[in-house]
Amino acid sequence: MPREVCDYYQVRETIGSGGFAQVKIAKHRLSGETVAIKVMNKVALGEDLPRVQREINALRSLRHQHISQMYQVIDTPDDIYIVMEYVPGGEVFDYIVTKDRLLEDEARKFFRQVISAIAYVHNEGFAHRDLKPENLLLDRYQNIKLIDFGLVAKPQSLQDNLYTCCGSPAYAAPELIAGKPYLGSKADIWSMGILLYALLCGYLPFDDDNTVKLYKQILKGEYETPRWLSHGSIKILDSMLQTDPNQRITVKHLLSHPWVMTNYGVPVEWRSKYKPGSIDSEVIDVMSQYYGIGTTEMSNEIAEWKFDHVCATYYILCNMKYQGKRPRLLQPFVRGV
Ligand SMILES: CN(C)C[C@H]1CC[C@H](N2C(=O)NCc3cnc4ccc(-c5cc(Cl)c(O)c(Cl)c5)cc4c32)CC1
Repeated sequence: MPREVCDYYQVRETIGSGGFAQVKIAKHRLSGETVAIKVMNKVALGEDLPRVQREINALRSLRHQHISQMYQVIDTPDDIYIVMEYVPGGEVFDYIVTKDRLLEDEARKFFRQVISAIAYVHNEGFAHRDLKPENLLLDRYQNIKLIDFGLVAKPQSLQDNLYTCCGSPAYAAPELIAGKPYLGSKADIWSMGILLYALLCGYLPFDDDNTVKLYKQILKGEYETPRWLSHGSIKILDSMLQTDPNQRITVKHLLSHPWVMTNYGVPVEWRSKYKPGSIDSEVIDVMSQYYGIGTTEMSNEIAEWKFDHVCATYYILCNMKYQGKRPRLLQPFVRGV
């Protein structure tokens, strides 16, 4: 591990791997807080390097209560490290498996948070394009955190069909399977339909070990609706699992869909709870005392959002507050050492 990483983080074991990346758990030395670090080797990345730049550029502009926050980017000659918010509650995938399937109300609670995250991502000009239960984690309050923007794209632009080389076929929209140019935002809605089906049924609507048979099922778009599905559940699933992307519901219409509103009475709140450019003054106080500079100077430093270690420290202290902890830093900062 290079000094740029070891100076700030005590890196521990690998907790997961996604394609060309490893994700390690680590401890932020200044605060003692746990973080996740995605490690990618530049040689191993090869021509996939632009995808990492797309993920980093997307994560730079995304700050939302249902997205795992990027804290810091460390670019060394051999590797790229993305330091992120650690999400302790495991994958929604595992949660569904332990409960077999979710009752409609619990599925609705999670799905409203997924709609919130995706409406925000689309509004910021991106499409996630790899939505699946494995990429939805639960925090300590059982709230959803979306992760893995490794396939992120600009949804307005028609995508050439790189998708078939990666991503998960069972969640891939028919237009992707057919190799047609497609809009990422519409592909996300299809994946959300697959996801809601998995939450409500405990298994996938289109599934076959034989990829060719799986593709045929997806292109046909016919799936079974088990007897426990309510009429409302069947209707919202149908609105997302439309094989024609132009017939598919948009995320804006999902915000106040009757099924989504049931027992809540209000549309999904999709805007980020973090006002753009807002800076937490309590955290600034802690940091300005620690670094021995004025709060204005500290705020100006943070407002540059450089995703360097100072920025990471700010985000980590904010996350401590979210967890109900008092934001504080451990070791005294000895100038010049
Ligand atoms: C393709 N998927 C299946 C790969 C696995 C990789 C490890 C993940 N993970 C754990 O295994 N245990 C716990 C855990 C805790 N906090 C995490 C925070 C962020 C990320 C994260 C964020 C972004 Cl933005 C990203 O691009 C990637 Cl790859 C990961 C992963 C976390 C995590 C789960 C998904």
